[in-house]
Amino acid sequence: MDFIFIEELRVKAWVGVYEREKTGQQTVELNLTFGVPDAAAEHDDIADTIDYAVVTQRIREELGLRHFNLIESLGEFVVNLLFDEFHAPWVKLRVAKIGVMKDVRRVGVFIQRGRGGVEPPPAGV
Ligand SMILES: Nc1nc2c(c(=O)[nH]1)N=C([C@H](O)[C@@H](O)CO)CN2
Repeated sequence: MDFIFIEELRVKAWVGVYEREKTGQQTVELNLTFGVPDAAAEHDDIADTIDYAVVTQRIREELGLRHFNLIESLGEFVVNLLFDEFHAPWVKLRVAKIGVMKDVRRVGVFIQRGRGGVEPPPAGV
């Protein structure tokens, strides 16, 4: 398995438990790594892999459509999008709100999961 990474992707999202967070979008920052078949590199064909441009576009579209109370729920949604729509075998996601708490630059959630029992890669990925 090879891994595609997308770093510091900033997306407008509806997320938060407070009233002001239900009436206005805020920027979340995503760091995403997902598995892709080795065949992509062998055949040099975009059709054999997961197109990271399409992934970022779909995340933007979907996060603009719905509200999540918890950053955990938003994170689970993105991981399931990668599994269900792109058939990624394995996903690591870190998603953060920026500057929402005094003296904290970022706060968020980290999720690492394999689809249907796929084993995680060795440490360091
Ligand atoms: N575990 C969580 N705690 C909190 C969340 C959250 O999503 N998960 N969210 C909030 C508020 O929305 C906060 O981020 C607003 O500044 C508080 N705690």
